[in-house]
Amino acid sequence: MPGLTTTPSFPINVPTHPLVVVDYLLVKAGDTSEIDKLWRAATEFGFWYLKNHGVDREVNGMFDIGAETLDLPLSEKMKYEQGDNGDSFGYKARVTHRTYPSTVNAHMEDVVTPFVRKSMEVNNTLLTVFERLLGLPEGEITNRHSTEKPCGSEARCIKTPPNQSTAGIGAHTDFGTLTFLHNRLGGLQVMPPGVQEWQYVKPLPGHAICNVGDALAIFSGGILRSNLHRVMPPPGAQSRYERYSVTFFTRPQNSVILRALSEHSQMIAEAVAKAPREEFDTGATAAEWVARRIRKLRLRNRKGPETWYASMGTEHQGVERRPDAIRAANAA
Ligand SMILES: O=C(O)CCC(=O)C(=O)O
Ligand SMILES: [Fe+2]
Repeated sequence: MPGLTTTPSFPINVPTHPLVVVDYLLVKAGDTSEIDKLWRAATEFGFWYLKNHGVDREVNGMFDIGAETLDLPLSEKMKYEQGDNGDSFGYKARVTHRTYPSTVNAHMEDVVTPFVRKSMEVNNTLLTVFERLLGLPEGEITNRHSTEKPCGSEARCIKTPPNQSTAGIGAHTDFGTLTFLHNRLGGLQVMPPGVQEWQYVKPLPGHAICNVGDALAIFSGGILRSNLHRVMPPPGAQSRYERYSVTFFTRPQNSVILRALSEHSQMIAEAVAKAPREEFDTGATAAEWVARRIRKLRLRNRKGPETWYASMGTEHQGVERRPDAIRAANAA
């Protein structure tokens, strides 16, 4: 099994960014100071640890399935290759259908489906809190993510090989709504506000790492922040091991228009009034917008010299003007 028992622990002499720890059970119970902590984390930085989320068994199972699946022969994995058309599902599926390797199907009922269900529940609980604090009518965000219509939400396992010297995933913001991430080895880095350097986020057992994605930043008129992050080789002796991460991305229904929900919240309308007009109106549905970005991510579609933000879709939120993006470019 990749991770905890056989690999060295995160080195003590490597600087890390101490994310705020939010207790999911307290948030769910309506504890005001915990909700306040979540709100501050989501509006100031966009990243936080989440403990007591109750998905540990399924997360462990997903690490096992991920390792088993990504160890399949390439010829087997290529049957599920995601293609260059902007689809995200599959082994990075020709079309957005859902077929899976036998290693995944074998645990669909006992691991994958419960992992997806529970992850959706956790993220929806957090989204309900954000709706209220953003002054939105109940359901205004969560309804845009209900499973009644096709959406872009996705469970994913990523593997990066040992002994690398370059980034596993370059600097980016997540394009979905909320990300529920599980790490065992270090490698994830964030650039906190006011700091001119990348800092590791240390994986803590039982703690998920959550972050706001661009769709939520857009719905909220920028009140909730999607922050840049990247994946580098794990620090110290951990670098000699394969690194796996397991993630659930909550993303909007495909037909949802991606723009600030100003007409439903005074607070959002005021935030949008202060920003250049185009920043929070993509003029696209979530599916169109995501496909645009994934197409840019695919190497085969990249032309000419790359800048660090090429994969982000430069149309997004005037990214080249974002202070965090400028800092990341300078520190790359
Ligand atoms: O592997 C990780 O820790 C983070 C992965 C990530 O940022 C992503 O898949 O968007
Ligand atoms: Fe990410």
